[in-house]
Amino acid sequence: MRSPSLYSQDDPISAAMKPPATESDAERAARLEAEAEAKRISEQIDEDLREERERMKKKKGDVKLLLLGQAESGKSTLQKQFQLMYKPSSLDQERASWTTVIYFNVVHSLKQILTTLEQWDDVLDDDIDMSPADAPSYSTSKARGNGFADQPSPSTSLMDSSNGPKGSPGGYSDGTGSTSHSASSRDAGAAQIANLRQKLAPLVAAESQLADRLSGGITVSGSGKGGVYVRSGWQARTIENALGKMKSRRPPATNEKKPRESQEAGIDPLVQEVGRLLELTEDDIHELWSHPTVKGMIAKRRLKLDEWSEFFLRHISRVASPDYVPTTDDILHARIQTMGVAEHIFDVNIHGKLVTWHLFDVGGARGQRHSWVPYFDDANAIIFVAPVSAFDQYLEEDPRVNRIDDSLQLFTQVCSNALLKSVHLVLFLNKTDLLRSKLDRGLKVRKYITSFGERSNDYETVVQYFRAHFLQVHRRNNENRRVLYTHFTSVVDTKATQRIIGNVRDSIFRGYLQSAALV
Ligand SMILES: Nc1nc2c(ncn2[C@@H]2O[C@H](COP(=O)(O)OP(=O)(O)OP(=O)(O)O)[C@@H](O)[C@H]2O)c(=O)[nH]1
Ligand SMILES: [Mg+2]
Repeated sequence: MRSPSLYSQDDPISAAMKPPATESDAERAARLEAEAEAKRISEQIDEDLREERERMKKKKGDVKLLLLGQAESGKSTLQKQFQLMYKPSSLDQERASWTTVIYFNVVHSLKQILTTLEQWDDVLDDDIDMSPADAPSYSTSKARGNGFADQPSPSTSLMDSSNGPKGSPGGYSDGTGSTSHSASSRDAGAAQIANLRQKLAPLVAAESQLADRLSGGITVSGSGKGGVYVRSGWQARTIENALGKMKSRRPPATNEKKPRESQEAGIDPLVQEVGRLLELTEDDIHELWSHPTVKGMIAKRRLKLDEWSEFFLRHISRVASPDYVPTTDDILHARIQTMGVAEHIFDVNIHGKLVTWHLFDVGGARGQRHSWVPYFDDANAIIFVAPVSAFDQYLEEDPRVNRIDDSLQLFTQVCSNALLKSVHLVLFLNKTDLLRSKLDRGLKVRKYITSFGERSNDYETVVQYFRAHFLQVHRRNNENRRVLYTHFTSVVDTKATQRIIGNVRDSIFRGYLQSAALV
């Protein structure tokens, strides 16, 4: 008797998939073997998924660690450092999907530069006496997004959120120097920029498609500077999406230019195309990035590029090379906004004992913060990340609020939250590298935070001043007399951050042992 087949006689789909009537015995045996193998693989996948779901459930003895802080503070970057330390192979698996993010970061920055230049008619004219009515205003998010954000009046006291913009917008110079151009050199400069704009147009046009690819088409209102929000698991989805597009792609004609070698590796055709455009326009990007008008716009703070924009534009020859694969350092600098809460699981070896850590990386923008609270329940520890370099920056979500003020307000809410009162609390005063370079460039803290007063504008004084404010918030909201562990960090620095993570792990573990002893 023939062994039963998977194909039912009645079901129309099964009927359509029925083997041909002419099937030989050998063919049938091969088919049944393939079916059995497919079934075995499918069951194995189900089993893996069940195990993963089981692992995701926090068990007694697991550590639940939350990364909290405002948008752009460095939470996801810190999460990548945990991943590098405790699950490095998973970062390797995701490496390809970071190419999409980095290309998006580059293309988005180019668009930001070109749009800002356009708003100033492609010239850096120092002689124009701008009246406020003519000047672009920081007060709309559009203007900020286009790089016009000049600083609102300084925050008179930290944590006073009523310190909105009062100063006259535009025309601000922080004394970094400006050059007066003759009319002819000005026109020549504008003509060069117009030419570059034309050459870069196809690349810039790919921005929205790249954004769609990453977000899966979901737009989040208030995305501000035009960044992209992604949900947990976006890496795998980006790759799946890419593979889907690959399958539906026609085979290249024989006389077609051979695409980048990555094609064979199953890379998204869109990413391939952007890669090709980057390769073709590398010199133009160089020229734009080093153009005196662009440099002048940056010096005058008419153009405010984010740190990641500058990082990738500085490394453009590498990023635009045909065989580009993101390095770990590139992945640490890449920027993508977290939507909701993403859980990551690591097995952490603590002095010979393997403990499962559940790390929750949250979206820090104001519109995302409501999703944090369900995760407060049974949390063991929090790392609160506050970017101290942000003293001259204002919230994307509300340009009246200085970002240090926002961090302090958020920290107050965390310290005073009843659900978190026994949680082990760690504070990362982050982006110290950027703070150092801003101070070295001559940015004055008191211009943005008047309560800083006449203190010396050196790095040590500034970081201690900010630290004192966070400590004060903690002291005032510390019913349980818990300890606050503070670290000055630059979480893009792998060596230093991994040392600090080791330190944090040990201090969490001590608390964990103490609480376990009490149970
Ligand atoms: N130079 C420097 N860049 C940093 C540092 N920390 C983070 N960054 C960069 O800042 C950007 C924002 O960091 P993220 O980790 O994405 O910020 P986030 O807190 O997760 O932001 P949301 O997901 O929007 O809440 C990224 O481009 C990082 O590379 C730092 O210490 N120094
Ligand atoms: Mg994030």
